[in-house]
Amino acid sequence: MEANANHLPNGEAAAAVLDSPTNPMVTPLLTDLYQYTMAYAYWKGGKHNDRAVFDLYFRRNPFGGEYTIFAGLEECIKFIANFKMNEGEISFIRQSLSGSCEDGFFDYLRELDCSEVEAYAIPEGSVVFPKVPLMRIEGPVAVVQLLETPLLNLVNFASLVATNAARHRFVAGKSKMLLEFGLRRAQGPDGAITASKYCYIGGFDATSNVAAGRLFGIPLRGTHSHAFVSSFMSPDEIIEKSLKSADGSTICEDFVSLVQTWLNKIKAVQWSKSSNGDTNHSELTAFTSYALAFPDNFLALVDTYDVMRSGIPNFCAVALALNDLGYKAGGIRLDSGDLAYLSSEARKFFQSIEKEFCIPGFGKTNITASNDLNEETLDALNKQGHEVDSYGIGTYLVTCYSQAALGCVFKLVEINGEPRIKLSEDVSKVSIPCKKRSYRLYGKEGYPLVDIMTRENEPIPKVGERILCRHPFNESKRAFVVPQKVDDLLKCYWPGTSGKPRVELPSLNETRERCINQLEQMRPDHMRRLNPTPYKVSVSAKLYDFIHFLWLNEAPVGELQ
Ligand SMILES: Nc1ncnc2c1ncn2[C@@H]1O[C@H](COP(=O)(O)OP(=O)(O)OP(=O)(O)O)[C@@H](O)[C@H]1O
Ligand SMILES: O=P(O)(O)OC[C@H]1O[C@H](OP(=O)(O)OP(=O)(O)O)[C@H](O)[C@@H]1O
Ligand SMILES: O=C(O)c1cccnc1
Ligand SMILES: [Mg+2]
Repeated sequence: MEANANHLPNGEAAAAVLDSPTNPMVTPLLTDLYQYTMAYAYWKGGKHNDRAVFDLYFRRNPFGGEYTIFAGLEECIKFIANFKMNEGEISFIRQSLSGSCEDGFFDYLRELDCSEVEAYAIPEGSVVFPKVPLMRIEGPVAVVQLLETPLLNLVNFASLVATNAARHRFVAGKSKMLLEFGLRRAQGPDGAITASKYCYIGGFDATSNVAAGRLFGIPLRGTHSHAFVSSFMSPDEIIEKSLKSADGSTICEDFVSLVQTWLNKIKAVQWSKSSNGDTNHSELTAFTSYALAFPDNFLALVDTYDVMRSGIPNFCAVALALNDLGYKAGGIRLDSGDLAYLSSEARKFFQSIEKEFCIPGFGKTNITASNDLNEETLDALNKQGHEVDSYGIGTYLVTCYSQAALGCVFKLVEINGEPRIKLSEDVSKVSIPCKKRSYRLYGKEGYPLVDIMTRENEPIPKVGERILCRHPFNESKRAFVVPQKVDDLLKCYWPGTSGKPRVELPSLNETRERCINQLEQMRPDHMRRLNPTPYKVSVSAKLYDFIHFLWLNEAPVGELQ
């Protein structure tokens, strides 16, 4: 049982206490037409209330890795909780289906909700593996079938982008600040909002997306753009030049002159070897203006004209003037060029300023880097050595550039208590039948060793007791495990009328912490980027035998002629 799992008494419909999904487009119509045609055929044949069990799972980890982060559950449960068709939606379905469909079906849709549905899931933010059900949905076959497409839609991209974020975090390292900057490049508004939410779960620290900040309480961060710098032409543009000191005790009447004085001092001691000593004046004006607007969080994008000959000395002049008034500058952003080289040069410059003018801490001024960053560029920067403290990452992160989709599927595993299997020429596509339970078994060193699926009524694996774990399809692959800890993976998030207690949905920050903690618990060889070791996913001996019995039973025997 989860340490902080908060169980709610069931009985009263939980719909009342759960908000709708974030995106108002997530309605019962956000499904494929064939779900409604099947629902009609089930209804027409009197089969719509047959009790079905479906598993939602994926077959391969994304991005060439050996792990995935499960995300999207909260939205799925909110969707289930609020599933109800209105008259407009019913009449649209009536128009969209064949004219021969009987009226009774639309009366049935009018009454339809998920009160008879039960939803079990691995907690959101967990590290998960192929074939193990992320969700198990039970209920009347017609309604559960209608849920297939929206649930897959809500889980697939959420899990993919959360995994992408976790992978970027892994390469960047724990100590770096990771900012999600993808809104402008994301696949439409939902792609952007979804990416902001799940990148945060996957380990990013903040987003530039204001709407996501408001919707989810994700910390907002940002710097400024090149347009801000190039919009300034001359120092005369600054009319209001006065600035109050941080403690409010004094007023500097001409902050612009104070900046210029510092620039002259910097010029005198710092450089002249590779330039004539002149920095760009309009850039200096832009920085000064920004500092007058945000003296306690002065940030400067330093690559509009020339990073080392202009941006950095201009930034330092403004930062030192602010320092005179008791303010600490926020830092710089580099958005082009060789980020390893430029960050190292910038750091040296800051350190020399610290030494020269005795400004403690100035050498540690924050350096943010952006510009088409991805796992590979972060890795390259690490190998070269760099001085970047924060990364702003957009396009590659939120579009999941290196893999477009996760490929979760939703497969029937039991109907009216009868296990079902889906066969395929491709063994990796054969479904694992039966209503199942899944457990994560931990070894002596505290790492997860293997996930095991059992039939619903099998005894729960016990700590210290040897259990045989079998590869679901490969007879020769098996191992005994003596678990030191056992996690029962599927929790009840929507009990329907079963009377089971319901696990409350955690806050976004709790889900993020779960994700970060679980990633830290993994054995390092599963996590490495190059040739990671696959994590073992297995079935019990009983389930193994049953899969193969059912397989033989369902597969027709060919005849050679
Ligand atoms: N030290 C580095 N090692 C590896 N890749 C780097 C390094 N520094 C920057 N990069 C990456 O190299 C690419 C450079 O981008 P690009 O060739 O478009 O030039 P740019 O610096 O953006 O120039 P501009 O924006 O002025 O046209 C970016 O994807 C950036 O993340
Ligand atoms: O590079 P990404 O990872 O997508 O991160 C977001 C980018 O968005 C901004 O660029 P902008 O819209 O100004 O365009 P540009 O950098 O391509 O000129 C910013 O300066 C980053 O470079
Ligand atoms: O705040 C920033 O620096 C930012 C935000 C979005 C995209 N690029 C940069
Ligand atoms: Mg850019």
